[in-house]
Amino acid sequence: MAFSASGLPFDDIRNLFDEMPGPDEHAAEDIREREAQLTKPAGSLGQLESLAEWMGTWQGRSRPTVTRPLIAVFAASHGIAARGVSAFPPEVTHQMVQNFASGGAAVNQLCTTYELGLKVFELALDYPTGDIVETDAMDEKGCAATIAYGMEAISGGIDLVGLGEMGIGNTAVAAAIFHALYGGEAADWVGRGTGVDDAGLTRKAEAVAAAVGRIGSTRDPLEILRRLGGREIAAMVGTIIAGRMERVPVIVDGFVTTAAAAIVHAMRPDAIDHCLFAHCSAEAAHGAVLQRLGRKPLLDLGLRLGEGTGAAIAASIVRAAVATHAGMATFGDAGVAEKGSEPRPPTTH
Ligand SMILES: O=C(O)c1ccc[n+]([C@@H]2O[C@H](COP(=O)([O-])O)[C@@H](O)[C@H]2O)c1
Ligand SMILES: Cc1cc2nc[nH]c2cc1C
Repeated sequence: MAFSASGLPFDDIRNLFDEMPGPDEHAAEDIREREAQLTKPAGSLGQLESLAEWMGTWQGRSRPTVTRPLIAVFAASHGIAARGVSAFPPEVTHQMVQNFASGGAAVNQLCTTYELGLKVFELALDYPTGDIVETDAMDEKGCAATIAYGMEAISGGIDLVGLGEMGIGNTAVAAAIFHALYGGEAADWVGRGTGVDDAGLTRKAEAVAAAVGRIGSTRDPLEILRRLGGREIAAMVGTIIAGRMERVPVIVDGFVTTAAAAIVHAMRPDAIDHCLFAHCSAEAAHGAVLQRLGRKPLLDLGLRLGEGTGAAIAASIVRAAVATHAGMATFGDAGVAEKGSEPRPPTTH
């Protein structure tokens, strides 16, 4: 499938939800069958076993692969950052993109360590989205074009994609999305992001409350996305949708990437079944959001960096799961006695 960045109207994006492939139950069955024959006590590889099955189910392969894994990092600028809702100034987004290019960020080290591809997608960094307290982040054409751009991350034969993002102010935007989707109070969804102090946290909750108040009773998830932003979240919505269409499993990183998954989930809950949640971020509300999505994260390492760092670590575990499943000998091949076999009589010379 080729996706044009020239811009799909929202209706075309909605239509994709009717065409999404489902789980490949035959592949899942083959994987469970082989798993039972591998040289280990049944169930002893724990979650590695369920990860191998999940990969095969969504890749549609009895022998899942992780040969071309990619961490896709989306970077965007946010008008709301000018309100002092972050501990860092907005120009850090640009500077960190340069740092990604020169190999100096945390995600670079993880991708090198685990031999993962890394691609950074810049989303009009010089043109921040409007301040969502005052105005919509995007118009429909721009939002749809950004979703289409994110779909491009699924190309070139990659077989696993991890989502990452960079954007000063985007934990406020993600909190606004969760507040709009799930209600409650703004304070339920905001956290300290890059480390705002108490005054910054109060400003952030007020800004999120005002932005969500501005969009009123908007309930359509794509409209919530369009009105609250940001571009990196829209692009990641595109990657999640394209991953599903193209049978490329997706690893969601932390709080901000989960906002993209939450939009897709709100459109159709099972449309994120091909997504793995890498970790529970230390950003305060992430655990509550994961509960809303009914998903248990793989890891809980106290990470709150973004950039796809948690997704990269989770990708290494998925790769371990696929490698054990693919490479291990069966009891029959290796001549290892199975559980409950009669002991062999001692050999006499
Ligand atoms: O996704 C997360 O779990 C996460 C939690 C805290 C911070 N971040 C990163 O920090 C930036 C946003 O923080 P802030 O305080 O500027 O809103 C952005 O670049 C994110 O990648 C990301
Ligand atoms: C330095 C820095 C690195 C980041 N990486 C992702 N978000 C970030 C935010 C800051 C501030």
